Amino acid sequence: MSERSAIKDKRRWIIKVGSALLTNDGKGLHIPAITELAEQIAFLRDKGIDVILVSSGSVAAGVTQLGMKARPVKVNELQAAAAVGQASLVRHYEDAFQPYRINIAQVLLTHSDIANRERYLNARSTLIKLLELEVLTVINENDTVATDEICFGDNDSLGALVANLVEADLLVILTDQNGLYTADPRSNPDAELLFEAQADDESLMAMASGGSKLGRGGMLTKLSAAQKASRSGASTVIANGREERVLERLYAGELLGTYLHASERVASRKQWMAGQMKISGTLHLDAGASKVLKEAGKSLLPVGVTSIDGQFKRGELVSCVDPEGNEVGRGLVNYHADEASKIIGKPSEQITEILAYGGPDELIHRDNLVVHR
Ligand SMILES: Nc1ncnc2c1ncn2[C@@H]1O[C@H](COP(=O)(O)OP(=O)(O)O)[C@@H](O)[C@H]1O
Ligand SMILES: N[C@@H](CCC(=O)OP(=O)(O)O)C(=O)O
Repeated sequence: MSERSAIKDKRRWIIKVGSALLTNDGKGLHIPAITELAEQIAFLRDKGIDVILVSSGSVAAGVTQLGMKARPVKVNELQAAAAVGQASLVRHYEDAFQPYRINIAQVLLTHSDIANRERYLNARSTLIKLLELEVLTVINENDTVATDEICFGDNDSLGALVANLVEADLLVILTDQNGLYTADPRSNPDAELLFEAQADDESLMAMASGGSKLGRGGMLTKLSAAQKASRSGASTVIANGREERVLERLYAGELLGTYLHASERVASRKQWMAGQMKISGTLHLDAGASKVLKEAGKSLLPVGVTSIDGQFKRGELVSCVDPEGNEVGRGLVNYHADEASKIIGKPSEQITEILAYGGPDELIHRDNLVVHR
């Protein structure tokens, strides 16, 4: 099927694995699931695919390690279990990836980290650098400081946020069901598996309900994650992580799981980003910088900026105007206004000396810049 064969061309995958898959019926982490995941991710990386893993399982691991009889109800007990379990979760990932000589990074994020523009840029630039360094990043919610996911059992939306953040092409949500059924297959044995749909098809929501005892988001959170991922152009596959070699077979175009297409009408991440935020300042460009931005799609270097207006912070959206005052584009600025005012007109090699720290060469990186054509 053509849509499935197109999966091969998706170069950046976010793979989200849920508690339901990573635990052995509540008896701690299911190590073979982690080992198999490592083998399949190593396969995808060999094919040149960038992979970031969003993994749940910390609470489930911690509950067993602490000898608790069941998943606690009190939020601070859940948080404590997550803190204990996260350490062993990552240790198991390290062990599982060691035979492939793949280094692991642990990144704990919250939704508000990504809503804050400065943290958004910091998180994005760290994750992109980790990809460049060929490290496998394992992300989980930072359950100590945020309780959204832990209470609701929803790391699915974290997967979608990461897909937006690094402009992934595909979000793969691995769970304990074969995909989205017309009704919850646990209580409806006649429910049928849906092979594909549009991510923004609201009628799907009526089919989905909450999930298991260990994770708890169920299909509802997976569908809303697919909608969020679709906003920055990523399609989503919901598939059964217990299916043998599921990732390799998805890569080969096999008809597995539910494929939720990103809507074509949806803006790319850049347009989405530019449309989302208010403008916090203006950078006045010289003629040369205006030209390379428009014609060569380059990043904006400080040397091409003659003056700035506004008290913007790092990560905020600023407007770039040419010497005639016409807007050339908009982008997320890498420096606070105070710092920017010191480095404009200067070659990037001087930034470290002027600011006494080594920031990016660009005032706005081209990945974070939307130019009007
Ligand atoms: N329409 C549906 N199709 C498939 N599964 C569904 C549906 N509605 C609810 N579910 C439930 O969602 C569960 C998976 O969600 P969850 O337990 O949160 O998993 P995870 O920990 O992988 O995020 C399934 O085990 C199933 O009981
Ligand atoms: N962050 C916590 C809770 C997240 C959670 O349960 O999500 P999920 O199982 O993916 O629906 C954990 O790792 O256990």
